[in-house]
Amino acid sequence: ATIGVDFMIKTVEIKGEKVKLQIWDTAGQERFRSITQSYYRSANALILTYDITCEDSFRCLPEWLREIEQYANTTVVTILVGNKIDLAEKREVLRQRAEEFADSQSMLYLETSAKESDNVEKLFLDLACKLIREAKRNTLDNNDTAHSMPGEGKAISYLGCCNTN
Ligand SMILES: Nc1nc2c(ncn2[C@@H]2O[C@H](COP(=O)(O)OP(=O)(O)OP(=O)(O)O)[C@@H](O)[C@H]2O)c(=O)[nH]1
Repeated sequence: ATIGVDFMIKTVEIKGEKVKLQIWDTAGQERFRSITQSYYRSANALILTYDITCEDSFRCLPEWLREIEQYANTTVVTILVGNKIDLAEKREVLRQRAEEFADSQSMLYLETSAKESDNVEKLFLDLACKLIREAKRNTLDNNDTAHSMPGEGKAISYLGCCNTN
């Protein structure tokens, strides 16, 4: 189990542009909550991961979304990830149900297997692609609006260049 917060760097390349992602893996356990909450504010993106073989982990998502709403930046990009697809025979949460939930909360959705590295690269590519697009859009918007701060009050849209599924 993660103790507090773990850090790692991953670099991906999108259309010739290198994107360096600094990934903060925050502990899920309640006893670390006061530490992990302080990391939300400066995050550009959040990967919210549940276990497709565990209904309880899916039911906890609204609680995590409340945390995000309370502590994260309003412009944060959020991806919901259903992990452990290598254990398909033990699946408890149907993909469609998770997709509908993600959609209702304006989150991207992806299913992965960390064990078999299935869709993990795609997850980081989709995320980087989305972040580049948001950053470019904010730059353009800010050129138009002299007094706005970078990233301030910008709605997140999931339509556009990145095919996420
Ligand atoms: N079969 C399978 N097991 C996995 C997969 N990903 C993680 N696990 C296992 O699930 C368990 C929990 O994984 P963790 O990475 O510790 O989960 P976590 O939610 O990050 O836990 P915290 O760090 O405490 O927040 C471990 O036994 C992992 O080996 C996966 O894709 N497939």
